[in-house]
Amino acid sequence: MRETVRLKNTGLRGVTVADSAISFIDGEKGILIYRGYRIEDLVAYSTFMETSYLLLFGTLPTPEQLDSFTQQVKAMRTLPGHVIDSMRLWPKNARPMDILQASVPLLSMTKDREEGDEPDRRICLECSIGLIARLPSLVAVWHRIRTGQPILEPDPNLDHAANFLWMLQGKKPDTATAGDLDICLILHADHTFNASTFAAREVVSTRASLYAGVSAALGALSGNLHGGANTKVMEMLIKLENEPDIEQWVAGQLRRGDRLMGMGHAIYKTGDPRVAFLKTMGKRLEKQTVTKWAAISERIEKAALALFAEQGKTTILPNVDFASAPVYHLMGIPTDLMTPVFAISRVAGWCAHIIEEQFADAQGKPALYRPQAQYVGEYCGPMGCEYVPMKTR
Ligand SMILES: CC(=O)SCCNC(=O)CCNC(=O)[C@H](O)C(C)(C)COP(=O)(O)OP(=O)(O)OC[C@H]1O[C@@H](n2cnc3c(N)ncnc32)[C@H](O)[C@@H]1OP(=O)(O)O
Ligand SMILES: O=C([O-])CC(=O)C(=O)O
Repeated sequence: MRETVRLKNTGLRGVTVADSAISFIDGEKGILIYRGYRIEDLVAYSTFMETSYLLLFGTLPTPEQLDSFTQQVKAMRTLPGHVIDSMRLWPKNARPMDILQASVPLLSMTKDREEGDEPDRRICLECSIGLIARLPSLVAVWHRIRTGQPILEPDPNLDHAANFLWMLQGKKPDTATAGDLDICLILHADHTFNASTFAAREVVSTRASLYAGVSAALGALSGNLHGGANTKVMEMLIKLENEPDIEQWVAGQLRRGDRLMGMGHAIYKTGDPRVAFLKTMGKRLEKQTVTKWAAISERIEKAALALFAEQGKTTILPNVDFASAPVYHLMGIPTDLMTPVFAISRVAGWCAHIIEEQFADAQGKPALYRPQAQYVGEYCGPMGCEYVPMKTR
């Protein structure tokens, strides 16, 4: 008789697994800090290039350091030929996050990869700069290939966000749109030990390469409970565009036990500080069109919060993915590229965490992550199953 055991998984909630000097979240007060700087100040005064430097190097750059960093990123935007050749062979309907995850290891097959068995901090930093430069190119080039459009060369006169939109859309964006995307990139750049960052750190703790870590992080980010939620939010908004009874739809979704995408957060319990920036941005962008996404989002949010409150779940509130999806849509970013755009930003945080993990102690050696599981023997008790030969089963 098979015994059925209910498997528990705490998702490591509340467990501190390492020290980190990269970011800080107060989930009760809704505070997010990168390297000591509040996200509000970074949005107001910084750029994604400067924020990436801050995350990687730990301090704000001098003008000369920022200029040199920006020039290095610009110089590395072009993709190696073998990556583009490979992409041309891949199925055009592949999921963009799979394409990204498959492409990152291909970037390590060039001279900028880490050499030797032991990681070298200088080389890891160079590789990180290369990944920050090339992730946007991977997304844009893949989109051009899959839609049968010519691949566009990066434009050294354009800043990071503007160049991405140019390579993706073949049209130079206006300053305001490029600036808004740059702010989105700042807002998504790091978030302590979220699932994808933890995946990256876990992988490199085995002394696997930075590319292996980023590739793993991309896999983790693609999931609907994590970065994949922004794509699902946009699909929901489009589905509800002509739905007269949005409140009824939301109620049905929750009654069936389905999760409402873009709602809830593992850490923020009183609100996600990034949401207000994105909502304001979305409303501003929408003024140029016929306003609808903000209104639909508000109805979904209002209906959901009322129903969550009835269940006593007052901590389930809109998260960054709820608010970013309409913003990206209004920028002309295809729905299935919304999670890749998240990755273009988060790669800065991943690389900072990977480097922190790789050089975790004075010897520069990471502690291998190796947690334990409670063995519960799902089918026949924890021990003592009798092996039955195949022909007698
Ligand atoms: C960039 C990011 O990764 S932000 C998160 C993006 N993900 C999403 O938007 C997906 C939807 N949200 C969720 O699935 C969750 O809120 C998570 C995974 C993000 C965080 O969840 P946690 O706070 O750790 O809570 P957990 O998953 O344990 O859920 C607690 C309870 O709230 C419910 N709940 C949480 N979020 C939602 C939601 N969005 N819709 C419906 N119910 C929800 C759960 O079903 C659970 O109910 P139960 O106790 O009756 O079983
Ligand atoms: O921190 C998390 O759990 C999810 C995440 O990456 C984010 O909100 O940016």
